[in-house]
Amino acid sequence: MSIYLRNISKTFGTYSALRDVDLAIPSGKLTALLGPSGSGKTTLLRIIAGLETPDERTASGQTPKILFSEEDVQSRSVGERRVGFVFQHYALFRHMSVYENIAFGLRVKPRAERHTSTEIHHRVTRLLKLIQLEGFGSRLPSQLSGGQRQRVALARALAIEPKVLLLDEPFGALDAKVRKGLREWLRQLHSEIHLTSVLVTHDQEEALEVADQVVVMNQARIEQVGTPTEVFQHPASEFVMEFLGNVNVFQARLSSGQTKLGELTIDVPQYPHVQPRMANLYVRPHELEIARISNGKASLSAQVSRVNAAGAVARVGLRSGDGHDILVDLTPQKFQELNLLPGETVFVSPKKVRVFVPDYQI
Ligand SMILES: Nc1ncnc2c1ncn2[C@@H]1O[C@H](COP(=O)(O)OP(=O)(O)OP(=O)(O)O)[C@@H](O)[C@H]1O
Repeated sequence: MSIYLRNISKTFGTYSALRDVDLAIPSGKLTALLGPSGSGKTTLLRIIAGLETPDERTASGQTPKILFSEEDVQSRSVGERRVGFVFQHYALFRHMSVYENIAFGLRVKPRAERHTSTEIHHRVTRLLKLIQLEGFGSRLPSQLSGGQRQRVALARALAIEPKVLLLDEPFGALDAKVRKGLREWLRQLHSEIHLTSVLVTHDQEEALEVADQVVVMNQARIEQVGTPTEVFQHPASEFVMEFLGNVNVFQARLSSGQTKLGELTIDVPQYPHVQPRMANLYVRPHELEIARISNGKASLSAQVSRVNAAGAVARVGLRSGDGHDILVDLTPQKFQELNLLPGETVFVSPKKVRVFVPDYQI
């Protein structure tokens, strides 16, 4: 089931939590709402669920629309919208077994819709298998790890066969390793069940890894919507560029569609103005190459300030002649090959540069 949102604003007192948001959430896909704290992600999720109502009009007087498939659900209650929820601190019923927690939503359905106990049993058994906790049905939540508890919370949300699954920082309270494991598990689970899902997260790695579509939010608005590759490779704004991972920023003059990074001339035909303007040049750490000797490529010379080869990529900190700190990520092989030592002078050349002129108006 697809979700379509149009003209969504939300004001709390005088504070704008959402401003003129339009968004299409494709059917059967996992969409991540990604943004810093306070950008409006949870408010948008709660509006989709029906836990919050949007302002009756946006600042420009437009009325909001919320469609599930083609159906206007604005007058529908949370229950009628058939959404499944998983929150960061999803309180499972502590006195109920895992099995009973999952069965709960089915047992409290109105009599006319209620399943027989055999059907409930089959469904709970199937869900226990899906969350890879077969054999854990009789345990109490206190006898599970945090990650297992969140899987039970997910099974509980799925038990009522929701039309859409809403996940609000579901792994936020877990440690990094468990979080990573659950992320992969969620991705796999989603490819099995293809349920329209919306995941709120402030962790860009999580969003880029699990989502089919990423919605980058900032200050009550949507900055960009795209696949993980699109938003990472073609950021629409400086905010998106900076929010999605480490980045080096250089300032340079730009005019007539050209700017310079060190000796390197960069063509930026999207900025054809003749009057010089200051531009921000962004280069991700893995998009910089280091050479020991100037190899003919246009490059910047810089001094190695620190090296750290402890992770999957080797991080090299450099300082350019004009005192600019530069971060470079190298493959372990390349790092070994170069054998860099702090204090040495090297030559850095970018493989890709993204250029933005702040407040540029055509
Ligand atoms: N019920 C409320 N009353 C007043 N202000 C609210 C209410 N709910 C949210 N806000 C404000 O709206 C803004 C957006 O909040 P929201 O929870 O949507 O952000 P978020 O992007 O989900 O942030 P986080 O990652 O910290 O949860 C915040 O500044 C928040 O303080």
